[in-house]
Amino acid sequence: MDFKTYISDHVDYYLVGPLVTLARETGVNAVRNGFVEGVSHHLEKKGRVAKANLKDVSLPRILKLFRGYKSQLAAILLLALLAAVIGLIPPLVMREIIDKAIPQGSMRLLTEMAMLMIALPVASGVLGVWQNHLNTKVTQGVMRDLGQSLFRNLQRQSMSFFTDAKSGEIVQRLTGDVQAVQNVVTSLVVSSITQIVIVATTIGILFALDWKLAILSVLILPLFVLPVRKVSKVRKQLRVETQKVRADIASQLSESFGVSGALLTRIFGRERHQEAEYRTMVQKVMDLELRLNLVGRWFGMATNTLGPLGTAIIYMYGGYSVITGSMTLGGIVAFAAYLGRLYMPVGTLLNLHVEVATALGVFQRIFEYEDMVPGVLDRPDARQLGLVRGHVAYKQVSFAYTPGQYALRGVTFDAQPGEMVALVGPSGAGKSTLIGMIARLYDPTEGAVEVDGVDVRDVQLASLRSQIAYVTQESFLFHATIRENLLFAKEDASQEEMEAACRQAYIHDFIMSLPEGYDTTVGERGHRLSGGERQRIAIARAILKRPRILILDEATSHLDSESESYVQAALEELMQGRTTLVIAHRLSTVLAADHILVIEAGSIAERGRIASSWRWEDCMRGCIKRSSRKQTKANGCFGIPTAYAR
Ligand SMILES: Nc1ncnc2c1ncn2[C@@H]1O[C@H](COP(=O)(O)OP(=O)(O)OP(=O)(O)O)[C@@H](O)[C@H]1O
Repeated sequence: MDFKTYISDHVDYYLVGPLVTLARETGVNAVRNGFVEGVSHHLEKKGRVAKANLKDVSLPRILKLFRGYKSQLAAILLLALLAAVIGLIPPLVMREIIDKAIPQGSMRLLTEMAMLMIALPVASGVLGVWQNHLNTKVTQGVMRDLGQSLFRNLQRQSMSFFTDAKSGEIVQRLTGDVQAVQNVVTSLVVSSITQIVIVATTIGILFALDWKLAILSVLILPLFVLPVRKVSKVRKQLRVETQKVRADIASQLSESFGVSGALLTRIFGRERHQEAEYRTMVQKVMDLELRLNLVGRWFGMATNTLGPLGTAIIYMYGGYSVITGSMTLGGIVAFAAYLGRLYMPVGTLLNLHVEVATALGVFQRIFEYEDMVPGVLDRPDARQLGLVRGHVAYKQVSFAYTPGQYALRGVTFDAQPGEMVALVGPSGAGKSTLIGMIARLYDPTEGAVEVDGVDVRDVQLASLRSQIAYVTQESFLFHATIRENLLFAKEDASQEEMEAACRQAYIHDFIMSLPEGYDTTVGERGHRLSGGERQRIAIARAILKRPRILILDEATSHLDSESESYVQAALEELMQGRTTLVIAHRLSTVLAADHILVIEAGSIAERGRIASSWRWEDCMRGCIKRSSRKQTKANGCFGIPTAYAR
């Protein structure tokens, strides 16, 4: 699997696009060793973004990326020094030939100098290869570290970040942006070290040859610097804009060509519209890149013309010195040859400065992700949660996505180990928010959620989540084989364990009927399977995890009755002996629950259980009707809002 595919698989599916269908089929695995079996579509609404603590993108911060590569950098410096010293010799050789070998008619000296002229490039070539290898090693290492650090920080973000992030944007930052700074990183190492060494050694030798001429040749250098600031600023702005449009393109592509997006586009006949949108964006990138390039070229041209100016001045003054006899002909030729070694690297260094400034915008985008503060974190003193019995308690839990706007208010309930709690209530009441808290998708704003009497914020996330499974309405599967999808829950599961889980989920026989069995690839988001098959594989995956606590969001989608009964049977197997919090959409689930919580506007409006003596028809007649609340309460039952009888 290549890097981009890996990132897409691990990041893209967290993201929630604006298309509802796409969003509903989006799944999540927040932490690799974690618990999440997919993401509930309820969480796919506008969320908070973990606040980025955006620091200034300064050169020192970029240079910090090279911290772990000191020995390689020292070796590069040494090689650059050697190469620079070797590079200083040819003009001296020329001077020897012009001033000594030719006038003295010494063939021996001439041959020696000619041999030296051949040997020197060979030596610097060998050093160059070595230096290049080290450069690549450092550059690739820095890019790897940067990518890893971004990936790690993304994995630590709470769900709010992913519900708010734009599809494709994360992928673009991890791949496109990181790629975009690669050249700068390379030139920072290669060019800056090499060019600085060349400039320093050349200035040294110029002063040694003739200090007056040397002063004259460096006087022109400030002229090079003048346009740099302006050019850097313009290029930085253009670069930021380009990367933004690129991110938009990445988003549009991942949405349009995801299975759900492609389906929606076809159903609504929006192909041409999508194409036009894409065309506009790629055209914009093209225009921006052209402008970026043009500004760079003009700057390059300006610096290139300054070199000949310096050389002309030196020939004028130097020529005069030769005429007056204060300098030899070989001396002036050597001096002029050194000028090339001075002006060219200065130009390159300034170009590099412009490149770095241009890339600062991209670094800014990268560092923004690196600096994001995770919403849900392990406390420094968080302890390992041992195997739990599964006692779940919500104590006066309130939660606000945005300050002051409570999605949950004072929720208190208890589920003993092995009990099933069914949540019912109108859309937007807060059911998903509530069930997500047990696995710390969100932490309460007030109150506490406890497992076996321990506040979930006091234990290590991984140890908590490893004991919880979450089966969502729309089950997410990776574009991988069934086996790989199953092993996502338990990396070291044996074939027997896997098959046992699939048998319990009533899916083993189906898998075996496929030509490639467990090695069948399930397609993008599992779309090559039917809805019911996908759900049963997701259930098998949850069974394989052997969770103590189960979070379940019953599917509302209508499977055919046979498929439905399989899924139902699989779920019953999964719930056996596990504490289960279920957002119930089926009356049979409500009937089977140990506790029923009716959630309305973020609070528990009613709670109770259906009396075992009641039959379904009684419920239809009695409990379901809001008007009969009093009567049903008198019977130890309560009214379920009419909406949930459907
Ligand atoms: N990420 C979020 N950012 C801000 N508000 C949110 C976010 N997710 C949900 N909400 C809001 O919080 C409230 C509770 O939402 P929640 O998804 O928990 O309800 P629900 O009962 O599960 O609804 P449904 O049955 O329709 O899925 C709603 O008003 C919703 O708009």
